[in-house]
Amino acid sequence: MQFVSTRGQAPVLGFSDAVLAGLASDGGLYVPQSWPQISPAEIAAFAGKPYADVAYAIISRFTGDEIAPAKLKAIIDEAYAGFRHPSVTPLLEIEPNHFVLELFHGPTLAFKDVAMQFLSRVMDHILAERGLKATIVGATSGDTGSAAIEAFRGRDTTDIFILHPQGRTSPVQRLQMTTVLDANVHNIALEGTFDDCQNIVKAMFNNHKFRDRVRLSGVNSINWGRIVAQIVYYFTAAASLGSPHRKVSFTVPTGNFGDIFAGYCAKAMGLPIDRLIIATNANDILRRTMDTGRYEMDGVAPTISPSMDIQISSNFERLLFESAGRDAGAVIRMMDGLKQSGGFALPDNALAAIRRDFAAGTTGEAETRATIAGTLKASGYLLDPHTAVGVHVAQAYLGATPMVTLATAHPAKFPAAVKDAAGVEPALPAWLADLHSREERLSVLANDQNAVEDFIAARTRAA
Ligand SMILES: Cc1ncc(COP(=O)(O)O)c(C=O)c1O
Ligand SMILES: N[C@@H](CCOP(=O)(O)O)C(=O)O
Repeated sequence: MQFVSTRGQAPVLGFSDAVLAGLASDGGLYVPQSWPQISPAEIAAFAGKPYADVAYAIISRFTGDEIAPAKLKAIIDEAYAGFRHPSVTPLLEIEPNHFVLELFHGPTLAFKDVAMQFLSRVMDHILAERGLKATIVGATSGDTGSAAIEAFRGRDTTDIFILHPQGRTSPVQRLQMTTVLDANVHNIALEGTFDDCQNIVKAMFNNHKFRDRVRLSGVNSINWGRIVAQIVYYFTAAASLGSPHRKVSFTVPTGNFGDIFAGYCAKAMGLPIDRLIIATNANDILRRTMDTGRYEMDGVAPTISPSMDIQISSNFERLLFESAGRDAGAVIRMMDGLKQSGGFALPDNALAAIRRDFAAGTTGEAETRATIAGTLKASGYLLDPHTAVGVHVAQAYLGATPMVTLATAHPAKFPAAVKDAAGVEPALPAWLADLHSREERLSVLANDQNAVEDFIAARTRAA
């Protein structure tokens, strides 16, 4: 299996090189050259299978012969052995024909663990085989950072540098990152927004001299190694609800578009998904794009679902590439428009294709609170604010087709917002119970690429 860049000017790479590259050298994102197909019989057989077995069936389609089957199997088994639910990502009905897919049973209580537990092990394997060390960078609005730090802590092959927007994560999210004191972990609190963090990460990738000097690699969903692991739970959920004989729809609380793009990949691989519904919070650039056909930045406001406070939605570029008929030139023009004037118009063919597969809705702050309170009252189920954004949007689309809303975080990551909404303060699990009394370590840096590069260059072991 080979991977091509959405901007068409970077080398075509195999799985291992695409994973180590993170972002393509032309600034684009890697996607598979073609979509492997999973047959209806195979999808039907996924029902009731252990999660790790389904993960192997999906992920091995992308690794080809680059990772020996027994090694890949061992990596996947180990990645999911630590999840605290036997199904790894259980499905629960919260109202007739509306299910939540709980993706938060990993070590840091968010869906990012599902991919990060795999990615850290696969990267470690590739680097160790090549006798290399790498510098991992990531931008986080809270959850990617904690999941990545947990997954990469203590590894000899990597140093990890995570940029979070100072003061814009929940306290639990921050502490999950800053109280990890392993020597290879470095937390940077950036004086800026998540988009500023992500811009600096991408700019460092585009500074080829720096990129090569520190052997830069990424853990955001710009890295194909993240997306591939997120495709799996669409298959397990749909199979357990009767796919391929029954279509299923998914609603996904969306920010950087990685999670919902994984659903698009599952559909491209043969999973009969009816609709993919983009759920946004008040930072609703994606919903507006679906309505108007123009992607137009207009600032980010802090919300009670902070992990989705994003306006430059990285993986939307992958969808633009697919929906514009894999026209890399069209993607370059759109991305230039975004850089130069903060917006761009989607070509008609791309917009029509996107509207065929996707719908979108927005949940405002008051509606998010009301959904947390209302769901608790009606079904006894406590939602986190991000999942609540999804549940509220999904409710407008309920019908005969089963609807699955992705539950992307545990409510205990956002105790203040949940208590304010529903009067209940969710407790952290035992292994995080003393989180608030642990020692913190972080460095505050200006929103300045040079300052971040100097910080990294002085600390990485990969240079
Ligand atoms: C809890 C939570 N929900 C939803 C999202 C949005 O996911 P994505 O960025 O893949 O669209 C994020 C982070 O991105 C998150 O941390
Ligand atoms: N919400 C995310 C933002 C980064 O998303 P990613 O999926 O591209 O890593 C976070 O929690 O940091």
